[in-house]
Amino acid sequence: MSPPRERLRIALQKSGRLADASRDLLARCGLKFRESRDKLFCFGESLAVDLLLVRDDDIPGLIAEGVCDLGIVGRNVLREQAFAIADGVDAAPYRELRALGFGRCRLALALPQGQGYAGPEGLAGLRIATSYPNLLADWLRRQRVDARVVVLSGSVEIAPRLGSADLICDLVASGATLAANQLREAAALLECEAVLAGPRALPADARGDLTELLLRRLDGVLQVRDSKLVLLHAPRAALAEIERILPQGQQPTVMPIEGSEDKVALQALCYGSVTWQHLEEMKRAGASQMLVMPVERMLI
Ligand SMILES: Nc1ncnc2c1ncn2[C@@H]1O[C@H](COP(=O)(O)OP(=O)(O)OP(=O)(O)O)[C@@H](O)[C@H]1O
Ligand SMILES: O=P(O)(O)OC[C@H]1O[C@H](OP(=O)(O)OP(=O)(O)O)[C@H](O)[C@@H]1O
Ligand SMILES: [Mg+2]
Repeated sequence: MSPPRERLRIALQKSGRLADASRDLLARCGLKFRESRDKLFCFGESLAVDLLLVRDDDIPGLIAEGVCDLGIVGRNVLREQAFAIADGVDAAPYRELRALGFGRCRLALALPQGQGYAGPEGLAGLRIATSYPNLLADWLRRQRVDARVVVLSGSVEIAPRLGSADLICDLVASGATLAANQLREAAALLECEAVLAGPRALPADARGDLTELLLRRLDGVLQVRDSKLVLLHAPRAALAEIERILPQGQQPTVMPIEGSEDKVALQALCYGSVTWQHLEEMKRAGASQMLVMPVERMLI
């Protein structure tokens, strides 16, 4: 175990698919860092929260060892490593604290195009190439299927063509890599995205308080990330129709406009996008001075 610390330490991917979005998310939570010259350790200037920039594969272990308190990593990596560190995800010394909504992909079985898939039972005796041997073995165990797991650290999609495996189990997002290798998806084993991982129990010291503060800010950012704030003026009589047109969201706030008997101002937080079509429909219903604004954070 690492020596006691007062400052919270978060492990992030140094470079790769999650790196920029992870930094961006922490910036939105108000965290500012002084970049060190080697850029592997970043000192937190706004709060007592520092960053460690590492390979994503190392993040679960760093949390398990207590070297870092939190980490942002793909669910696939977090769960795969849980089998190396402990006896699977339920026994791991860490847990998923929040799903972060970026780095979405899935761990899936794929087989050569033209080959049929008759369900898990049909996999018995076949060779499956993967970089996720623990997750695959766990899935096969739960399906009660005896297949051979061939471990590859990358370029898994090439294995069937080389004859070293019959099918593969790898990450799929758009499906372009599968298509380029004449493979087709057969079954999804795990839906993945970046997650904030942390210890099962928060430390009973300043780091625990900082984690709670960060989680509250994170919730405030995640909750409204895809939301829009709509402001408009409308005749009171048109309000019901306008509220029907507005995309789903929170109950709008209606305010009087000084000097106007009939017209009111409406403020509405809408989840998801507010399109031109929405605006045009509301205009036809009587709305004017419509503004659609991005929402940065929310504290209720
Ligand atoms: N095609 C994809 N689209 C979206 N997300 C993906 C895709 N492929 C992987 N991911 C997610 O992003 C995570 C990081 O992917 P990346 O390719 O950067 O990892 P890596 O090459 O292992 O990086 P590192 O150098 O840190 O070890 C994956 O573990 C997965 O959760
Ligand atoms: O379904 P797609 O959108 O094609 O994405 C899937 C591919 O993305 C990842 O590889 P990456 O591009 O990161 O290459 P790497 O595994 O060699 O690092 C993953 O390992 C797949 O090969
Ligand atoms: Mg990696």
